[in-house]
Amino acid sequence: MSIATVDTGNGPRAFFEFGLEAKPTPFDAIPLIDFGPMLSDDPAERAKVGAEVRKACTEVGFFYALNHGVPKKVIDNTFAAAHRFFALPDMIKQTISVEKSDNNRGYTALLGENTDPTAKGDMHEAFDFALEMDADDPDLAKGLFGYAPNQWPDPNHEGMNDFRQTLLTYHEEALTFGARIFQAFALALELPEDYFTPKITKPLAVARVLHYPPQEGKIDEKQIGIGAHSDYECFTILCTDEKAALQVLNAAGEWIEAPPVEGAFIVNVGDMMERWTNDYFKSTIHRAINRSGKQRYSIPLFFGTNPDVEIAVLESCQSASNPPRYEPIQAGAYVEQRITETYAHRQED
Ligand SMILES: O=C(O)CCC(=O)C(=O)O
Ligand SMILES: [Fe+2]
Repeated sequence: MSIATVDTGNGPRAFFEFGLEAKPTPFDAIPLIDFGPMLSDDPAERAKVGAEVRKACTEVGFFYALNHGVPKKVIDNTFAAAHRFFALPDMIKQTISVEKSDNNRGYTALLGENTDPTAKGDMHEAFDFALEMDADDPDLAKGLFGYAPNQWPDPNHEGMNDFRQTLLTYHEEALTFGARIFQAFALALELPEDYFTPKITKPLAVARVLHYPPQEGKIDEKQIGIGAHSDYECFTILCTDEKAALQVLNAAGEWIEAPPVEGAFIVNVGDMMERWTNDYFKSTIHRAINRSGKQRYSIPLFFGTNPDVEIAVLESCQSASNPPRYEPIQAGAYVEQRITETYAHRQED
């Protein structure tokens, strides 16, 4: 056993290096939160969700979310579209490579990304997209990181005619749930319930469909599905298929399994929210290894604020004895800095 560290945007974090094994932990290690009551007219019902979210975000940094409101049909369609996209020949996928995008939109090939900078590349391929913006959208001209055109596969390729619409429908539905998470965060942080609403009118919201080929036999620990990392934005809404692969680093420095739960999304706090809350909310390190023997697909959506929002430690998270630990920074600039650390092609320019 040795002690290793992973760098997050807010500093290094240590863990015990035991190889790729993780503890099969009882489910309650990652709490399950029912978001149904967020739709209640009764403020007390909503406050209960806020309290559960506070406990989960301050103690674990991860929770399962039930009754998120995204229809199963929308999710199924999105996975089906992802299967078709990744089945296209590499040459076709490469025509929309992320390397052609200043904002990381489009296709990333296997090993094209290295989420853990001490590793040798991630065993996944990905397609990234975010809010669809028309070419004449005035916000595009502002040049803010996060506002960019998407790159879509040619609809004439086999199975691609409804790809764009299917993914955008998922995005819209998941964003609606994301706004509800921000509302629960406001309750959890004793802020006015609509505190975040004006800050997320046109948010950073990259979604990606991921394909992890199975890894069998002796696995190189430095080349797994996605290397140990924390996410960059305020929170991530992760929808996975039924194959287990995700592992989460607990406060004791041990990896624990986070298997899929039927009907639930997995939500985790990102570095920007950790920073905003002066480390009150925890952005927890995680990684994924697909040892299911089958192809695995997942869909994370990284939800931030509008790119021009200033992330300065929230009033409710500081005091004379707990002064701000971080300088204010614009949300878009923060994410840009983190993404550049992850993609080799971005470092060359
Ligand atoms: O696919 C997964 O289970 C995790 C994905 C993830 O952590 C990420 O994309 O940041
Ligand atoms: Fe992640």
